[in-house]
Amino acid sequence: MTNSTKIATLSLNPAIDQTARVPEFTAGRVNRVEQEQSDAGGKGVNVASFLADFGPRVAATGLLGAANAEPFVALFARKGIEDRFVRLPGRTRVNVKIVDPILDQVTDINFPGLEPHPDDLLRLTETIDSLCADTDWFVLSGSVPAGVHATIYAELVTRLKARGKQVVLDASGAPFAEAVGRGPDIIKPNIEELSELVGRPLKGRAEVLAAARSLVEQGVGLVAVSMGAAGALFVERDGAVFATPPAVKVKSTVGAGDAMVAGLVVGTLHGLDLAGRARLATAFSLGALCELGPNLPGAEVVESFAARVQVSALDAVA
Ligand SMILES: Nc1ncnc2c1ncn2[C@@H]1O[C@H](COP(=O)(O)OP(=O)(O)O)[C@@H](O)[C@H]1O
Ligand SMILES: O=P(O)(O)OC[C@H]1O[C@](O)(COP(=O)(O)O)[C@@H](O)[C@@H]1O
Repeated sequence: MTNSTKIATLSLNPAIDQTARVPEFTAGRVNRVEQEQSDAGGKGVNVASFLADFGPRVAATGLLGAANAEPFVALFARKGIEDRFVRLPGRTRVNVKIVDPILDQVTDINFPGLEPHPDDLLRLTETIDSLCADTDWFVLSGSVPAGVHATIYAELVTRLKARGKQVVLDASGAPFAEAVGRGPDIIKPNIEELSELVGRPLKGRAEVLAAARSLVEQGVGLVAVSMGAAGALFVERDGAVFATPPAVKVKSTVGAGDAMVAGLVVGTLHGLDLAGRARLATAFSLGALCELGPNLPGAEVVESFAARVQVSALDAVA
């Protein structure tokens, strides 16, 4: 990685994540919150925040409500992230994350978000074009708000690849399906998102591997399929590995996938082989699981997690 490498993350639909710790959370009854925390988040913001903890120059862009931008501005200032968000009138959505430490599960309530005006999207395109002057990588992450066409990621991947940029895509549904054939360098669906993309439930590693390989054949550089506590599968043209995480004490699973995306970018910048990238990406996820909010523990802790990740060549385990 050179010191001048710059990465921009794009969040069309950022969120303030309101985390509530509720032991034995139960739908349909009164639940009491034991502890709460509020963090600037959303997939692209999280990726920017994890990357900034690990060194490269980072810019964050996208669409942000002007009326409640303070937590984002504070995060960017604290982590040295260049703030290139286009401001919209109104408030960024607040997503609710209910963490149940007894049943060991997280319930996500994600709101639709602010609908941009076509002029806002024009300003965003101008910002992305101007970022192209000094940015090597673009990470496009998260849901697409109402009022934005489902082809937006497809158009952006094509535009950025035509300019020689590295492009990472972490999306779902129609916007993901539209863009996947445009040659992104890295994609990171979770198993549900991949099942939706291929239009059938995927059972077992062999089926996941076959689905991921078909995307590599369509021109995706690296497909990482995350499967929660079971681990993740990483496939590129020349190989496939499965990375199994050690059992850890989880504070919250929110942002684990975003950390994996950040780890894949850092691993690629460091020139790691596929097993090394799988190991580092999983270690980033483990780091995120042990913190609330989009933060990683120190490099030594991430490295100690990396040493405990089991990586196996996939032909041996499929
Ligand atoms: N409970 C857990 N214990 C250990 N590792 C986990 C756990 N949950 C997630 N991970 C790690 O984080 C990665 C990303 O998590 P996942 O939930 O699959 O992503 P997403 O948030 O995108 O759905 C997993 O592939 C795994 O390596
Ligand atoms: O854009 P979406 O798909 O609604 O997701 C937004 C949510 O995703 C998160 O970025 C977490 O993502 P992951 O748990 O998949 O890493 C939250 O911060 C945010 O509330």
